[in-house]
Amino acid sequence: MTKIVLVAACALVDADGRILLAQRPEGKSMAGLWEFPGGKVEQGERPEETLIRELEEELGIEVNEACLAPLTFASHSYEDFHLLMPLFICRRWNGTPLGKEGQALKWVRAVRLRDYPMPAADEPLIPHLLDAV
Ligand SMILES: Nc1nc2c([nH]c(=O)n2[C@H]2C[C@H](O)[C@@H](COP(=O)(O)OP(=O)(O)OP(=O)(O)O)O2)c(=O)[nH]1
Repeated sequence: MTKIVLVAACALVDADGRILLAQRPEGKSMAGLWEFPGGKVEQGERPEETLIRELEEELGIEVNEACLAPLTFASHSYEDFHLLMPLFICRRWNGTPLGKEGQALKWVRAVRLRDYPMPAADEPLIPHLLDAV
């Protein structure tokens, strides 16, 4: 039976319309690929709560739930699980994003997103970002 993994992710967009990508660190699955910050939705959490928690843990920024807007979602079968990943967009936060877990960060224009190798689930999200920013 397919295991569905629910992950909440966020496109942080700065004042110049650039999007923040984070590089998955060595030792994790899909190491080296560039992803939207976020993580697995834990038991009892809403996706918005997951993001507020993950953005603080991973990047050290504070996000208000009212600033998280649903954009689209990914539904993608990997070999050992099916990923269901709502993607939110956020243009306002407090603090400056830093790779608190040692991950590299990059602000990328939407038209340049394809220059950064991403997990397979993310590719269909790119046209939505091109429309949004
Ligand atoms: N945050 C995030 N995760 C993504 C994206 N695209 C994508 O396929 N994923 C996958 C990678 C992971 O399998 C999962 C997120 O898990 P995670 O980052 O919270 O936890 P993890 O690295 O410990 O996961 P894992 O090693 O157990 O696979 O979603 C994305 O754009 N952002």
